[in-house]
Amino acid sequence: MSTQPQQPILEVDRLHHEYSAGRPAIDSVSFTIGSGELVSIVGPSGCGKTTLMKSIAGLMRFTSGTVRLRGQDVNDVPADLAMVFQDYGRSLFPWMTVEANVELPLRYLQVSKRERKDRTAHALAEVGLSRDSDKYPWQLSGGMQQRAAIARALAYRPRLLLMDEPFASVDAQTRSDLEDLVAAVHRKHGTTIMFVTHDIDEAIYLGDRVVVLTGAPSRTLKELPIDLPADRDQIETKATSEFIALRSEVALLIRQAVAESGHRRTPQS
Ligand SMILES: Nc1ncnc2c1ncn2[C@@H]1O[C@H](COP(=O)(O)OP(=O)(O)OP(=O)(O)O)[C@@H](O)[C@H]1O
Repeated sequence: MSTQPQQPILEVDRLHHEYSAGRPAIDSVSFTIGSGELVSIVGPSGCGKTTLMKSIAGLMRFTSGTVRLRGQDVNDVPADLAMVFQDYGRSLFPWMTVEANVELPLRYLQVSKRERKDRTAHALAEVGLSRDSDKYPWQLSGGMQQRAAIARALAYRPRLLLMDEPFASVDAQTRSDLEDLVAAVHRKHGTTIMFVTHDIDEAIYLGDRVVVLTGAPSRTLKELPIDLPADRDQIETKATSEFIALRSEVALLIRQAVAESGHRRTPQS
């Protein structure tokens, strides 16, 4: 696994945002994501992770600093970016089948109907939903809806996939399964992923690197390379001394960040 990005897809430089003048939500956040990397972003509650995500996705204009995707300043929603949100209940259209939901963004690309169908079928197979393609989102469990949202992102083949606490609303077993799905997709396709999470174990388990943010207004506190073998296992990897040491290091950094910012709420560890 890479420790330093060779060829940045995403460059965030001294990003600063104030929703109201003089009250920054983000102080100064800088990091890069190299091609094919999965970078986890972790920090205390309310530190500005969603603001950061929206700034990168071109969904809001930040106060100062730069965000570059493949060398281009982000001023609008980039075409080659996909997002998976926590709120799966609102990310799929309830009146469309799973297949139609997955295929929808492909209609905005210059690809033939046949390729749209092929990409959709492959993506659904990859997330284990081939047999549910004609169901509606409300006929699926939360975990299955999140699989459908991941399939939609996969079929689109984005240069950068942004995942904003995607598994925060599903049960523990489903969460583990979905984490392994993301890890498998990342390994197989080399998809570049920015993964925002409150969960320290999840950040380390999935990440090639972990970027730790301070409490609000956030700054980049530290970047940690995750030198664990690429093939990871929920039980065995988390029992290794390397994983346990990383978990302690990140937890201590978060505690330091919370203490510095005076925040009371802490992420799960
Ligand atoms: N639209 C808004 N208008 C004003 N203030 C906002 C707005 N959105 C967020 N904030 C403030 O900016 C700060 C950062 O919020 P943000 O949602 O980005 O943090 P977060 O790290 O994603 O939070 P959480 O961990 O609770 O999900 C918070 O103090 C929040 O109250």
